Amino acid sequence: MSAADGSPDLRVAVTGAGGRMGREVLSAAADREGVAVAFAVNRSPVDPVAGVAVEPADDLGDLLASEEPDVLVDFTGPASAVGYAEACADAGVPLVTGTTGFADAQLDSLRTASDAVPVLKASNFARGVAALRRAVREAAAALPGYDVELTETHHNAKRDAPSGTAKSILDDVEDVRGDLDERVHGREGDAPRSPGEVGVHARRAGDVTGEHDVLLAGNRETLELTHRAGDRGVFAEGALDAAAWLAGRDPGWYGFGDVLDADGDA
Ligand SMILES: NC(=O)C1=CN([C@@H]2O[C@H](COP(=O)(O)OP(=O)(O)OC[C@H]3O[C@@H](n4cnc5c(N)ncnc54)[C@H](OP(=O)(O)O)[C@@H]3O)[C@@H](O)[C@H]2O)C=CC1
Ligand SMILES: O=C(O)C1=N[C@H](C(=O)O)C[C@H](O)C1
Repeated sequence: MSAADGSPDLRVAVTGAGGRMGREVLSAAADREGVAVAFAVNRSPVDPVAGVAVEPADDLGDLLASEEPDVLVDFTGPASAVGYAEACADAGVPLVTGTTGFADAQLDSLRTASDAVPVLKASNFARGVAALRRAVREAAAALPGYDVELTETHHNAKRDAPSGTAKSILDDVEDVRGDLDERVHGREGDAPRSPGEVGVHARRAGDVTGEHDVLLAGNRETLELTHRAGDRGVFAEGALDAAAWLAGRDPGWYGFGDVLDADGDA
């Protein structure tokens, strides 16, 4: 719903506007009532996306200051996301980032930005993945001693492996199952399984949007939990939900779970 004077409820800025997710976010924003795009930037020059002119990413600081968007939505790469977070902190603009593949030091930098502005980071903005993570936690707790193996499949242009979502699920499993403390990335040669292992398998093929499968196996039974993203629109919609939730919040570190909890309360 837009304000009575016709002004949008939410003005978003978008980085990585020429990328797969940036394009999807701009398209979802164009389709969503009450949302307007304040500006969009990309590192390399690109033609307008969803009717929005795309500015050079080098101008981000100036654009944040002059356009004063309610929130910046970022799907780019780890180094750029850290730089954009610093720009947001300087300009007082909240940040939603779905970028994955951060090193620990880069995550520290994002957290530093969250001292100044609200920062919401999520490895996956699909609601089905949030449900998968809850189911995996429950299953891992209910099946002590069962072996756990995680397989993720993504398109052949994905850079980071394993996926950010896979790492989040592994964190969940290790949190619930204190006896699982060794991530084994694929196996080769003489590689007998030890009880503390979680096998992690990253497949890259074709144009697969994103699949995550968790296998829990005991001696006489298996349980398999799988999420498949149908298209990137599901991530873009979730990111815009997160942007609407984050705008106007206090500085701090937030996740997609905070947004979904808010939904549950509504
Ligand atoms: N949380 C979630 O739900 C989801 C997260 N992702 C994550 O989002 C990120 C982007 O994915 P995707 O859109 O497929 O990737 P693309 O490669 O299609 O797009 C990346 C975009 O980021 C820009 N970019 C990359 N590196 C830099 C850099 N160092 N400096 C400035 N700009 C940069 C690219 O600019 P240029 O055009 O100049 O190359 C491009 O516009 C990944 O980390 C991915 O894992 C993806 C889907 C869902
Ligand atoms: O790069 C992608 O495409 C995706 N990245 C995210 C991740 O690394 O988990 C989310 C989704 O699976 C798609």
